[in-house]
Amino acid sequence: MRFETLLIVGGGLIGSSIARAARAKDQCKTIYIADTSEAACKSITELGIADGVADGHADHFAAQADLVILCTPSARLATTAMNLMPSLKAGAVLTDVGSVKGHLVQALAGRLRKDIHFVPGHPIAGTENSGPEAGFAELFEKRWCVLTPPKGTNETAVADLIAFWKGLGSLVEVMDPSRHDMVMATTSHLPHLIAYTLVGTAIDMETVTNKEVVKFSAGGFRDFTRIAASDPVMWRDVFLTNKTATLEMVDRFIEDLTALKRAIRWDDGDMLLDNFAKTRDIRRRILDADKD
Ligand SMILES: NC(=O)C1=CN([C@@H]2O[C@H](COP(=O)(O)OP(=O)(O)OC[C@H]3O[C@@H](n4cnc5c(N)ncnc54)[C@H](O)[C@@H]3O)[C@@H](O)[C@H]2O)C=CC1
Ligand SMILES: O=C(O)C(=O)Cc1ccc(O)cc1
Repeated sequence: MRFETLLIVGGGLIGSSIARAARAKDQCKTIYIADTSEAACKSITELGIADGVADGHADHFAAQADLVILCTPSARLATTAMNLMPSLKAGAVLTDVGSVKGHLVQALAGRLRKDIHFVPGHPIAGTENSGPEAGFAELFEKRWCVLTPPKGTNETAVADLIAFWKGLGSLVEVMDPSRHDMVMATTSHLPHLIAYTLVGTAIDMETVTNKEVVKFSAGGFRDFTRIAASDPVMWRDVFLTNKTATLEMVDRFIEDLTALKRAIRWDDGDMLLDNFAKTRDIRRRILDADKD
């Protein structure tokens, strides 16, 4: 066991899932959760997933924790880290689960205590649901978790955190924050933006009433509505903090969409076939990787 005492700040979907998984997989002895929402604290207490729950000040828990995981909405991560900084135990590992890394690393650069090991992280695992009740212990099973430690970070701290995530069932990769943000812009942020747009367009269609959109949503549209049901505040923050990479991906997407539009207009069936065959192949590769 690398960390005896764990403090999770923000006990929603991700925080509560970490608590459940850490308990189920015996990854630490004591689990504390701090959450500023009274309702979330009540729910966490009722679920019995922590040894101690704090609404508001978590300084007494922070002073005992060997590992602190920030699981708040991403816009609050930097402030939460700075507020906890004076209370943290010397030698503690501080990490987070935010969906965007470059923004946080920049916001905290040069502001952290030298005796705290900051190792930013991002489990690429989640759902469209939020809150403590939405969490589950198996969420990280066979899912990637990306760590983006700044150059010169204590190697033992990084190795301990890797072991912790592997202990929860994750696969772990270490990456540069800007590379992480570009990869996520492609595989997660752009797809969410497209889903929000697509569902929004369908709702706005004057000729199709809302009722019909719901009634005939058997196929592809239904899959998009799941993604478009994701937390609006969280996704607003993702796009505003990963602006550069997202805008680059949106530009590329518009170009590719325009190319497909052109192929449809000019009856270029070969071009369409070529594209669709390639994407089908990606799906097969993803499913094959899941089997490994
Ligand atoms: N939802 C998802 O699928 C994934 C989310 N993430 C990241 O995880 C983080 C949390 O997301 P979720 O768990 O989905 O959100 P959530 O809304 O389910 O939980 C966030 C919790 O943080 C609490 N909170 C807000 N401000 C706080 C503060 N200052 N101090 C303490 N608690 C505070 C809220 O009351 C709430 O209970 C975000 O940064 C997000 O980018 C990462 C991977 C997947
Ligand atoms: O529910 C989905 O489809 C997701 O993509 C979940 C998710 C949301 C945000 C992340 O940073 C990582 C994973």
